[in-house]
Amino acid sequence: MQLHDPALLKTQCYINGQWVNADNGAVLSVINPANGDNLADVPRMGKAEAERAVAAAHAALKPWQSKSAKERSNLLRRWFELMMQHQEDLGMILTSEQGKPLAEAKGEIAYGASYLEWYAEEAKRIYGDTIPAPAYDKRIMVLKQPIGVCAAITPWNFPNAMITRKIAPALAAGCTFVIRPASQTPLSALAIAELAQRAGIPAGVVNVVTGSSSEIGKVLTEDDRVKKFSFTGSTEVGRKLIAQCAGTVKKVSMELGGNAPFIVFNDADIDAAVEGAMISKFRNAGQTCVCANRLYVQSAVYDQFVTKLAQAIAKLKIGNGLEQGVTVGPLIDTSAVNKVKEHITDAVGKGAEIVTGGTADHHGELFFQPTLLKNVTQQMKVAREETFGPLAPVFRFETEEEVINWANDTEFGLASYFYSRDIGRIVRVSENLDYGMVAINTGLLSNEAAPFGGVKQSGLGREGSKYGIEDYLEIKYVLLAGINQ
Ligand SMILES: NC(=O)C1=CN([C@@H]2O[C@H](COP(=O)(O)OP(=O)(O)OC[C@H]3O[C@@H](n4cnc5c(N)ncnc54)[C@H](OP(=O)(O)O)[C@@H]3O)[C@@H](O)[C@H]2O)C=CC1
Ligand SMILES: O=C(O)CCCC(=O)O
Repeated sequence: MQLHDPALLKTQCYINGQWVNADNGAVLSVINPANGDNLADVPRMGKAEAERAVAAAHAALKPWQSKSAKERSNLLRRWFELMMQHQEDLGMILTSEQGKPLAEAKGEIAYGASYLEWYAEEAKRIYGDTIPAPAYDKRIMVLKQPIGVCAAITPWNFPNAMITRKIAPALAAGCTFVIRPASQTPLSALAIAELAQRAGIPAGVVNVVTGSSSEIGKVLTEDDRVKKFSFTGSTEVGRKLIAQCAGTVKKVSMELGGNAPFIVFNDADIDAAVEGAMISKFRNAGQTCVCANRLYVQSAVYDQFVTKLAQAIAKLKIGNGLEQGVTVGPLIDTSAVNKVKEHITDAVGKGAEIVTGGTADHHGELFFQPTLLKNVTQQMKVAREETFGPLAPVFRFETEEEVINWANDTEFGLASYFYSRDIGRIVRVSENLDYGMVAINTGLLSNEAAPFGGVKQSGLGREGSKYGIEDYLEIKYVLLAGINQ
């Protein structure tokens, strides 16, 4: 990997300000999904190292909390600046281990860094309250205090931004952190830690431990010194981790699976809807939890939408994300490819038609052609399960009531999208969609200023925005009596 600053490619973990190997020297290989190359080996740590990371975060807590909000803010700001300064290299590392096109990877670095910038600012705005007391000689004060040591397990699909989105509000609030990144994408996490060190964030405040998900996960969810646990990943694993956190009654944040409806009404601007569908569906080769999973298009514009979407898909360029002009990279692994295949086979078996794509791509075993299916129905697997791949299934609907029922007929409730120019419908549909996020006339809703999160089995809590920091704060009620003596 050709980096301007080769020292960003770290192959050791970061605990208590030290770069360290696994106690037993074990490693796990990081593979480039585009070509199978072994990029690096990183430590395969377990229980003992995870406990040491928690101990380091615990020891660093008081001194970190004792810094002024402005000092913490300045350190976060410095970290943000370093991330932007090294955007090119961080993008290169990200594309190499994850597969997304370099332009998208650099976009993720800027997106990830934006959380550091945002919470550098919010650190100074953690306001308490005073409340009129029911008795004349009493005063009620409300303090917001850091919750304590926090820990997170993050996924491979956004190896940078899913870390900064959690760690930035935590550090701003005065908490310390242990991160356990996905096994497929640890290099981005370690590079983030390198920049934290360069920014001057004190030892123990940020710790990164790579290795066994079950062993490290058990420590992070069960150790009583960890007061808050945050996870982004599948609903299935999220459920297990919530249960593990129950033993110590930890506060949890969960960003879990989605099954986003993308609805196009007859009155929509169809070209805009196609453009939005392309971004929402094919960003990161369809591997985001907010990707359009079900495209519902009203009868009168159905054929026009399908034709235009097929034309837009034909312009996508598949390949290694480091190659110029590539817009769709490989999927993360074979099980991701198999899931796409399974959804296509199921749909076609039940009457759907392939308009374009539908098969593996010649670039390699993890590449799959962007695929468009029409005549898709609620009886097919794609209606229920998150595909997490480059498959756009287009359903036909007749009425607003019908499409809202279908859109809400899922245990998930993360992102939803719709296109309409009718103001009454825009208000009605926004209010009736059972989702944590609703995007109208756009296919991209993520940014640091907005509260990202889901309802139903898509998760708990919000990340980003002024709301995101609340998850890392405790409210303390202070009652002062005897004022008049
Ligand atoms: N909400 C989202 O953003 C994401 C949703 N998904 C959904 O999940 C599906 C499967 O993807 P997958 O990567 O397997 O997602 P997982 O939920 O399995 O992985 C997410 C993270 O959890 C870790 N993990 C897995 N099992 C455990 C465990 N028992 N204890 C502690 N940590 C654990 C993983 O580690 P390791 O890397 O070592 O496996 C990874 O760091 C996708 O197809 C997609 O539908 C996936 C990723 C992100
Ligand atoms: O897919 C995810 O894990 C959520 C991140 C996507 C985003 O922030 O837009």
